[in-house]
Amino acid sequence: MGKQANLYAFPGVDSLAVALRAYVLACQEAGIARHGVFKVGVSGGSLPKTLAAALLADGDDTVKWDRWEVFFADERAVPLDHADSNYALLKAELLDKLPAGTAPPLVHTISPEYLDDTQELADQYEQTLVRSFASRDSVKLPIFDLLLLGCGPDGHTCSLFPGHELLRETSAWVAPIEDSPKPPPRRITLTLPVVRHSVRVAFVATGAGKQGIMKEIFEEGNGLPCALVNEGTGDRCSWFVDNAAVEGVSYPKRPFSL
Ligand SMILES: O=C(O)[C@H](O)[C@@H](O)[C@H](O)[C@H](O)COP(=O)(O)O
Repeated sequence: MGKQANLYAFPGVDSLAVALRAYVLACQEAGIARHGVFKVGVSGGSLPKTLAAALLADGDDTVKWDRWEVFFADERAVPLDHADSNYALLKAELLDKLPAGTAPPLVHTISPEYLDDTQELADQYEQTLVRSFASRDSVKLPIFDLLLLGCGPDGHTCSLFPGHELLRETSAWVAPIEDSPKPPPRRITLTLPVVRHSVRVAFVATGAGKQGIMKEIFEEGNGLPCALVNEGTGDRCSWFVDNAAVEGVSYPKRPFSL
């Protein structure tokens, strides 16, 4: 791999959010130019809140919400109004806060009628992707315009956990997991090949609590899910972090530019 993941470090979440906005809007414009819409996948955790800080701010540039198709990079097998639902989190943090009168994005949630069977839940979500990204016969893997991901303290991303057999999945686009070490245990997740196939991948990781794992991801890799994404995407991958998260991490930090 010639080119490496971009690591952008900011003094705090406010300056991080300004850069993240510029980055997401550039991806939006590229997606719209490519196929008329912006296909973006988002995680749970702290990401929706940071995303809201970035996208709900005033700016001269425009978020074209009605051109967005939003997918979940991972989702918990719970009802859509459950406290653990990533959809409920995104709704509370971002979707419900769009300015009045905004034409909303198209949001692809899981189908709650399949909650009892995580394999079926994953298969149905994969069909949602198939319908949006054209038929599976003609498309080997869906190509997201952007995946916005978090990084867990153990190096997991989406619901792809270190050492888990799911990391070896090669054919499914969406897979179930019944034994997530981070609660709740039952979830679905995009698989590693899909994550690595995205046009761009952006990680957001903040706080001193991430320092140890950032060091391991960027200095050693160790087969951690976040490192596997870095290795598979090269400079299509960008990390938006605060200084606290990367203090002492030996890896070149770049000044942010588009
Ligand atoms: O559903 C989930 O649990 C998330 O999608 C998960 O992958 C998250 O992004 C990371 O755990 C980072 O979480 P923080 O941003 O809260 O550290």
